[in-house]
Formats: sequence, C-alpha cells, structure tokens
Amino acid sequence: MAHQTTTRVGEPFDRTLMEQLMKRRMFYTPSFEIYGGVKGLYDYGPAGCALQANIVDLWRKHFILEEDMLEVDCTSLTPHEVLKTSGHVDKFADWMCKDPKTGDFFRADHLVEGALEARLKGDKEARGQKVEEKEEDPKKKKKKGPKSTAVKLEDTVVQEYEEVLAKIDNYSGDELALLIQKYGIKNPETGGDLEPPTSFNLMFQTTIGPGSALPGYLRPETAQGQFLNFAKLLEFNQQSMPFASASIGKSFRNEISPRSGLLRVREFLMAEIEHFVDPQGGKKHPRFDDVKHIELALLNRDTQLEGKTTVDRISIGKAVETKLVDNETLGYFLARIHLFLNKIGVDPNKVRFRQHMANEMAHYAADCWDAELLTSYGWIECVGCADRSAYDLSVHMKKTSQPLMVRAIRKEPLKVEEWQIDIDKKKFGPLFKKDAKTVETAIEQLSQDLREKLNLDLQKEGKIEIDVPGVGGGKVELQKGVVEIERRTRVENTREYIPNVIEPSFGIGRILYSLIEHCFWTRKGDEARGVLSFPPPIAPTKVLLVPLSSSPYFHPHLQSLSRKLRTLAISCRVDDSSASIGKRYARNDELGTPLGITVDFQTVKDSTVTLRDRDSTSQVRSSEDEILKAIKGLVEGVETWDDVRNRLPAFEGQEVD
Ligand SMILES: Nc1ncnc2c1ncn2[C@@H]1O[C@H](COP(=O)(O)OP(=O)(O)OP(=O)(O)O)[C@@H](O)[C@H]1O
Repeated sequence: MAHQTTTRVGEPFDRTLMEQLMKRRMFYTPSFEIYGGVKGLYDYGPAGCALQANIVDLWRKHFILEEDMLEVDCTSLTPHEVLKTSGHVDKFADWMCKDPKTGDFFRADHLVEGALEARLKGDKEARGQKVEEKEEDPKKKKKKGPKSTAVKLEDTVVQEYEEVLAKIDNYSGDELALLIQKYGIKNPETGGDLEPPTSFNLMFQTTIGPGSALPGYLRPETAQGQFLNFAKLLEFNQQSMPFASASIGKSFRNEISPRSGLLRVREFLMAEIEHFVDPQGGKKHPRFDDVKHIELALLNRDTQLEGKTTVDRISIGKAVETKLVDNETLGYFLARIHLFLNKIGVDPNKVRFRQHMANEMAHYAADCWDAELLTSYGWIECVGCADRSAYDLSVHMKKTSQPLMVRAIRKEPLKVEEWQIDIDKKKFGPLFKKDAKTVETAIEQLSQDLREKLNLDLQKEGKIEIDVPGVGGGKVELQKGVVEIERRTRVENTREYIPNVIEPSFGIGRILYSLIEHCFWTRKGDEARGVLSFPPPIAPTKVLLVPLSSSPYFHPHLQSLSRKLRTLAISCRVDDSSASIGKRYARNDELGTPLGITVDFQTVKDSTVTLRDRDSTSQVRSSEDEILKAIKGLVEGVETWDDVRNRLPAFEGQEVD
C-alpha cells in the first residue's frame, strides 16, 4: 500500500530540516556521542526502533511467511577458516592509500577513477563538448574531488584513460600503484604525495576464546551461516527443492570512510534470503506467473556502457523472456523486492533496478541487479539481488568434504552406455597384495576414452598396461582374465547436483533512511512543520489520543480507548500535556503518527470521538466502536482514509495552535 502523496501540499524537500527532526525526535543518533562519537556507528531511539521493527515485521511477513522460507539465526562471530574458504579473507578488501602528512586514507581505485574522470572532463570542456554529469555515489560526491581544468589531451591518452576506467575494478594493488605513479595522482584535497596502496580487509578481526588458536571475524554478511546449514535445512524440508532460507541480523564492515549518515556505516542490520534452485531447467520459479505482469524500472548494462542512466519500464515477464534478466527465479525476486518496497511506502518513482557491469560482479555470478532508491545523496543501492551460481556450496563442500548437494529422483531413468572394467578379485588380490587397493583405485579412475582403447589392446595383446603412481615403477601390467573390459548399459534413477543460489540481500538501515526521506515533507504554514507520512502499518505509533483538556472527565474514556486499542494490538500514545491540540498533533506528525483521536465534552455525553488523518488533517466523527473499526481497517491496510471519509460523517473542527 503506497502512501497518499496527493494530500501533501508542502515545501520542497530540505535535508537539514529532516536531519534536525531525526535528532529532535531521536529516530537515530551517533553512538558514544558524549565521548565524541565514532564514525559509522549509530544508535536508534524509540521512534527509529519502532520503525525498524515494523519494516522487519513486514519483511518477515512478505518474504518468510508468504514464501514458506526457512528462517535461521546464525552467530555473528565466524571462524577464520569459514571466511577463508568463502573468499572473504583474501578478497573482501579495498586498496587504500595513506597521506603521511595529513593521515587521511583514500580508496586507491577511487583515487585513480576520480583523477582520470576529472582529466577526461577537462578534455571535453577544452574541446567544447557537452559534459554529462553522472549521478555519483555519495561516498564520492561529498568528497572534495579533483577539479577538472579545461586541458586538451592527446587522442591516444584519452583512449588509454578510457581503457583504464573500464577495468578500474580489476586492478591489483601493484597495478594501482603503477597507475598512481604513472599519472602523478596526489591527495585530491591537498595535492600532497601519497604512500603506495596497501590492502585493507573490511572485516573486524578477533580471536574466539582466551588463546590465539582460533582466529575469527565479525561476519560481513549473514549468508555464510545459511550456506553452512544447507544440508540440515534440506533435511528439514524433507529433501524437497527448491526452497529458501532467510536470516535477519547484524553485519559488520570496517568501511574506510563511513559517511552519509545511515547509508555507509560499520555495523548494520541485514535481511538476506538464499533461494536454492536446481541449475538444470532454466532456474524456473513455480510462482513466476503471479508476478510476470509487474512493471519494473530497469537500468541495463548496455545503457550504462553508453554512459546513460535511462531506464526501461518493462514487465518482468518480458525482461526474462528477452534474457535481459537471466532467469525466472532472479526475475521473481526482483518483482517481489519491488512489491515490498511499495508496501513499506517507498516512493514508486524513486526506485530503479540497476544491472551490474560484467567487471562489477563476482567471477562466479551469473547476473546481478541492485534495487536503488533515489535520495538527496543520489541513487543508493539498498538491496542487492545476485545469482551466485553454485559457488558458495561448492567451496564449502570441497573444504569440508561434506555433501552440500541434492540427490533428485529422475523423472525418466537415464541409460548410460559405458565401458566397464571387471576385476577378478581372486586373482587380483594375491597378485598385487598390499598395493591391490591403489591399483583398483587407478583402474576406477580410467576415463571412458582410455577404457575403449585399452579394450582393443586387451583383445589384441591379451594384456594391458596402466599408470599407477608409486606401484611397480609407475606402470602395472594386467593380464586378460585378471581384468575384462565390456561395453554395457547402466541405468541411473537419481541425479546429484549442487544447487545454485539466488540471493536477495537487504540493508535495512539504508531502506529505513531512504524511506524517511521519501516520507518527509513540511506542511505550509506560518512556521514550516515537518511531517513523516509513513503508511499506517509502518508508522512507529499508530494512534495519538488527545483529550481536549486535562479535565478528569476525560480519563475513563482515554483509559477505555487505550485498552481497546491494545487489545487490537494497535500501538497508541496519550498526549495530555497542556499544549494546544494543534501543537500536540503537530508534534506527532513529526513522529509519523497517522491517526489521532480527540476526546472532548461531546464524548462524555454520547461516547462519540473525532478521528484525524495526519496527511490531510481532515477529521470524521462517530461512535467509539465505528472509529475503532475504521482504525483497524486503516492500520491493516484494507481501507484508505478516503474510504473512511466516505463512510463516516465529516467533522469540521479547527486545529488551534
Ligand atoms: N556500509 C554499509 N552501511 C549500510 N548498509 C550497507 C553497507 N554495506 C552494505 N550495505 C547494505 O547491504 C546490502 C547488501 O550488501 P552488498 O555486499 O551487496 O553491498 P555492497 O555492494 O558491498 O555495497 P556498497 O557497494 O555500497 O559498499 C546493500 O545493498 C546495502 O543495503
């Protein structure tokens, strides 16, 4: 259910006002602030906690309950070996340069990228060409980047810079060092010299237990815990495929330069899904038909290669049919992500799905799309949705020798024509004695091509020779009679495979922040008043109860209404302060409370109350029971305020400040 933007007649978005509101109403606040704070760490206050809990609750209903997913809650502490196997110890790192004078750190690839882009921009300006401003990542936007000066470059230099930029994600530390030296790249803020790049792993390292024998890390994602439990989950699911696991929990990344509030932090809540699917048969999804009509704003790889940001609005059915999106399961989740974002109240015009460039994806990934939300910092990746193929299960299976695979019954038994070698154990054992097992293993490993050739030798010569390292000088002779080779048909009723994984990965903090921006507006008036138009199911508190005055006549009504709302599991707060009704409502508009009940002298006479809508400030008046029924419908999202206004008599009361 999307919010009702039509009722808002407000001022243009103002981030400073919004940030002041966040602070004043304690949505979130820098951690350890009275000690000076630590970059990239934030605490959530009561309103932020309630908002986050409601987003997570909706996420759980939308994905876990709706899709019958298997939820797990795995530990944050992860042993070194697990993250070594997954590739995080070696690859979850950025190259970083230090300015020895200022002590500032810079990401090496961003330095090169920024410097070359600025020079290319200067070249275009010098040639009198139009320079397209691209929407930047906030981490680069806020930085005082290298300035472009209109200097014309040689054509060969332009070509060289463009080639470097196209491969910018793929350079090693040494290569980046060479580029920095070759192009004379300096500290973009001071022009000072920089030290050569060093690798900086983004994981927080620790040791598990008192000794140093078990090194570990705080997990950088929740995914690994889900992969390691795959065999148990498959068993729990009675060996039935496909299925998905899900997990909600904190992840930790020691970002080189945290910035932009909640958008790049060092500890954040993630909600991740690992959907396990058979790689054979095109990764179909049984419920794809339910979503195939849904239109998404897709920014594809080719458009980005042309340096453009225009999106195609096409149905996910068409996108999968034309292979723009690799497969049905990936497409299914893109559509479900879109529906979830709509449901929590994200502005539908500020959502797009951006496809990863080939060099942006992990080498094993088949396709990857990010759900990005438009904020005052630009487009922000809030959900990553990747097809990780069979990579994770394969590497953990190889390392642990545990079967992280599925055995499926074939619909049609498979007949395999093959060369089989029979060993006469009575002759074979005495012949090779202690080496018998080694020779037998070598025979089992002979390829089909070799077996075919050996059969010809055996029929012709009456004996064959095979390689067996470590036995009989590396060659072993086998006489006809000790072994026989024959072409036979074998019937396979089962098939073993390692499932592929489609992984939607949600950063709850980024979603929460973007949602706040989308829902924030200021009401026009003598003094601009902040309003957060959260949809009722997401709003931290649903109902404000305001008595007209502090008269004791109103208490029984307030108590009874609070009790009834609690019974309906609808959160409410009483504001019986001495401020005017208008002020009390305005304070709660800032918290995003969508509904307000006023108890007045008429209530004492006939038990009727007024109900106020936050966004339009219009009111209706009816019996307590009718009003509670309307509130229930609004909070559950089955009724809109317009429905309620059509049903119940309007109340033309004035909000007095
Ligand atoms: N430092 C961070 N602070 C807040 N949220 C984050 C951070 N890093 C990742 N996320 C969230 O986790 C989700 C999944 O993580 P993923 O590893 O795909 O991010 P990423 O590609 O590393 O992000 P980025 O490129 O912005 O650092 C992201 O879509 C984002 O919402």
